Amino acid sequence: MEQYIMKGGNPLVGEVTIGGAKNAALGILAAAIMTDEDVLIDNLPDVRDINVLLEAIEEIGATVERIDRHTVRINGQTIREVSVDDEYIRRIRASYYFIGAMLGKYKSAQVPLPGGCNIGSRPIDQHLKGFRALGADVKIERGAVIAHAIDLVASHIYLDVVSVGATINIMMAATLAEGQTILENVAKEPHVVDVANFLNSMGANIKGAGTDTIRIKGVSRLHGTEYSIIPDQIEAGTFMCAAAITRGDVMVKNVIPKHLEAISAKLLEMGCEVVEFDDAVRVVGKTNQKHTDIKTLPYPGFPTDMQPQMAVTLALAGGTSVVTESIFENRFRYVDELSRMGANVKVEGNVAVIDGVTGLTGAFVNAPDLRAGAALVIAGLAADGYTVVDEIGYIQRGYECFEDKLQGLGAMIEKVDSEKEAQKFKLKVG
Ligand SMILES: CC(=O)N[C@H]1[C@@H](OP(=O)(O)OP(=O)(O)OC[C@H]2O[C@@H](n3ccc(=O)[nH]c3=O)[C@H](O)[C@@H]2O)O[C@H](CO)[C@@H](O)[C@@H]1O
Ligand SMILES: C=C(OP(=O)(O)O)C(=O)O
Repeated sequence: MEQYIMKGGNPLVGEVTIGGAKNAALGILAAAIMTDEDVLIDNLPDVRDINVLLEAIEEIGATVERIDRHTVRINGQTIREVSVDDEYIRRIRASYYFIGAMLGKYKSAQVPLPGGCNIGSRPIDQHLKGFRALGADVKIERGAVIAHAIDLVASHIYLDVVSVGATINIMMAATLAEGQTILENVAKEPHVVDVANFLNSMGANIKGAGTDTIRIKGVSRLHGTEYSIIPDQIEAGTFMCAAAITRGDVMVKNVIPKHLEAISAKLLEMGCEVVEFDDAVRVVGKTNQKHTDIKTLPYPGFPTDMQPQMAVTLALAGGTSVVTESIFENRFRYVDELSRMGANVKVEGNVAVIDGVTGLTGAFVNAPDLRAGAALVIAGLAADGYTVVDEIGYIQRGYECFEDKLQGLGAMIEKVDSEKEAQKFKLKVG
């Protein structure tokens, strides 16, 4: 079983280049099957969830040609099945995008109920409500969503909760519906806008992505395109927090600073130096960082996917910080692990109260999910002594070459898969 072992205490210094956004790429890959023409997608992150989705696309009969590590050409003309299912696809969240994509193109889809990180109950009722409003017959049988329509017809849909997945999914199906769909109370995340831009580059007619209301005029077909995915807001934010918690100085390159404003604002409140450039953000940590409060909210609010990384950063800031998780009910599972490292955090319901400590100590901890795992790694890099983070498969779902990028900033971290390799690491770093 692979683990990360690290020796903390080194401030991270240098430059790191951020890859393409996982959560945009997942929607874009699924949408790529909606045309029979070639689609070339660039700036794809080479992470597990993306590779699972690509394999599923191949499984249903589409051609998937890897041009290089970050570029793929997809052609959906040869698709022979409107049903996806295997043990891997069941574990990821973005499998749900096949419903919108297949329903739009083939008016039929059979997809297992999605997995994803265990961070709460994660229903998909809003997705299903949207598909039904577009005229589809949708049922859940034997753990799968089965959707059929004779024709998809435009509708006026109001989402009861702001949902990234439902917004993207309904938008995809409505792209090939007859008439103008109006989607209200939608998510405004950068990845929602990126998927809309991608669909528009294929000939869709989507307006308003990035605002509360999206208008989609249905078109009869989509054509091929070439598209480059936006940088990953959450990978960038994770490195920004890594710079802050280790009191380092990191230039986080290939980012869209606007997407990072909520994170930058919190680091500034803590007393860090944050300098924005056209496509980079420099974060300089300070010894006397101070507490601040965080409440996760849909974009442009503070992203829930950054909550654990910011919370561990606050664990080493002076004073008491209050972190309120308002999107998912089970996103504090890293707190017990962090406590093993000497953090002082109390969780009550959806609120964590963090009393900053002056130092953390290395420990053996388990990554409970993707972002919590990344958060424990950056905590380990700031802790005194050795930390082992187990269950790093979660982290590999969303971070490409995490250990290499951290090593590039001077971190003493290695991926190991045996006690012997861990010992070797300890001998090497002393
Ligand atoms: C693959 C992907 O892009 N995952 C992201 C996506 O997940 P995901 O698409 O699952 O998250 P949503 O935005 O849909 O969820 C937001 C909230 O709405 C609720 N809800 C959602 C749908 C629904 O039909 N009914 C319902 O009640 C959820 O339980 C949650 O409380 O957005 C989340 C919120 O930014 C991120 O944390 C995830 O990283
Ligand atoms: C929660 C996440 O992913 P997923 O929705 O795929 O579980 C995430 O990217 O932080």
